[in-house]
Amino acid sequence: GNKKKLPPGPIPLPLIGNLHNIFGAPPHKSMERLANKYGSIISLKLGRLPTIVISSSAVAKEAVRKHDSAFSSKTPKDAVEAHNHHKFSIVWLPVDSGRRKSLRTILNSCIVTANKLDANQDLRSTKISELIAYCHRCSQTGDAVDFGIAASDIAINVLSNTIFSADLVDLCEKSEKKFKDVIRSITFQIGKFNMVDYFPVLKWIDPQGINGSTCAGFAEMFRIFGDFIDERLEQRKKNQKTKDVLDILLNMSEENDGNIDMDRNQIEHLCLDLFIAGTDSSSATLEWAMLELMKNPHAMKKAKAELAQVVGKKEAIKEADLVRLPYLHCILKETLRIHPPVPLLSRKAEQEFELCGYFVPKSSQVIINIWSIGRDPTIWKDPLVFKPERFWGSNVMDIRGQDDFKLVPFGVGRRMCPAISLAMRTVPIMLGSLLNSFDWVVEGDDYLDVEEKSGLIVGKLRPLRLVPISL
Ligand code: HEM
Repeated sequence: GNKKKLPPGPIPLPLIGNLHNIFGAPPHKSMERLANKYGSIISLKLGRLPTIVISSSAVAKEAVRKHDSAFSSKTPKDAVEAHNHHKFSIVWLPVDSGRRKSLRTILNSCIVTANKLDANQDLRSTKISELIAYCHRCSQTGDAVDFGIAASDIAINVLSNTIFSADLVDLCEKSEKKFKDVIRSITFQIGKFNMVDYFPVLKWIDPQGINGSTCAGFAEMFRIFGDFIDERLEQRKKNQKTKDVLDILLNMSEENDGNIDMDRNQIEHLCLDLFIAGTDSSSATLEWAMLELMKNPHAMKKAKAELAQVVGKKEAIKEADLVRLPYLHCILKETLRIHPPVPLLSRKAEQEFELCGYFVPKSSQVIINIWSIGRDPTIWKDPLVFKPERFWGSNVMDIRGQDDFKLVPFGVGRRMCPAISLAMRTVPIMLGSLLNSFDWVVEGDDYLDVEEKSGLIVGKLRPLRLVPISL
């Protein structure tokens, strides 16, 4: 056959290529529509950027099994080149970079191991109790809990306690903006459609202007992290030890026996990545799960019954309880199947390769549409129905894609989310705690819609507002 045959796809227009084919709807939906027409591997031209879109678990499996290293790098976005972030970032460094490999090893072996997470779980459980206390106050006044705000605030504080043993969400020392607003604007800048990523010539015309807005946000975050580092170094001189991630990283920088310089700069860039990757993804999942439970009262009832039986009504849930809450776990899987907060995995082919008989050119963007894999009717019966039971009993399906890449909300291959174990503790604990202490009702004549917000992380467009009723 013809080795250089590109996958099928709509005909590109001059200059804009196929950008017009993906505008008008969220990109994961547009791409699913195109896949329905052209197949589970298609080619597009987005501005100047040749793009291959994979939309089935079978093609994704072949790509990862045979060519993972060939397409596990990323095309840096202009926004993340601010402060040279792409040169220190686990998310953006190329897959063969030694620095990236060390950062992955550090996360896997020192930060998200069961031991470390057990050791610092108290830092998180205090935050959960505060969330519950807040909901009790709302229950007394009859006010709704706004999940758009509450979920993201708690996600930030849970993570900032895991990393710094401190609440960062409302921090605004020496600045007008709160920490949460800074993260929000950075995430927005990185996630939004940016012409320069598709027409690199623009960068040449205006080299300064484009990533200016992320620059300011990054600087603000680095200043905050830097202050924590200074303060911690002082405490360490007095021999005060903590159990958080910052201490682990500072130990590394003192021992200096790794093959990476865990210096101040590297710590700051790593923390930035953890906050960008770890807050909205967790809060969006919590909000989607709550929404689906409100729409599916039988699942809500079953989840509450399981909690009442295993931990006892109104009792606080400990992370160790999670293994005994299989239905809660099924709810998380089902939520991540229908509403993956990261619907598109976007990679870059470092070399050309052949996939399912088609040619994938060097430097093209390779996208795996995990949103459409989760809704693929050839894999899932009634794909649009929320049915946690599909994962019950012998049907347990691995959330890391081990089952033929059918369920891949945390990504695939070498760039798979390194914090699955942390996310799969914090999100179910938050959700379970909210269910175990309250009944929830929709506020007023509000309704439960599934409209999505577009951006780096796909959460609910209109915040879910629910009134808690203390049990
Ligand atoms: C429910 C919550 C979460 C979901 C659904 C999720 C999903 C993902 C996905 C799909 C990727 C792969 C992106 C790609 O291949 O292009 C990823 C990467 C990543 N995630 Fe998560 N994530 C979650 C929570 C977290 C948390 C809590 C953290 C950190 C504290 C985190 C840190 C990261 C990092 C650092 C990467 C980049 C890995 C690399 O490029 O090697 N994530 N995540």
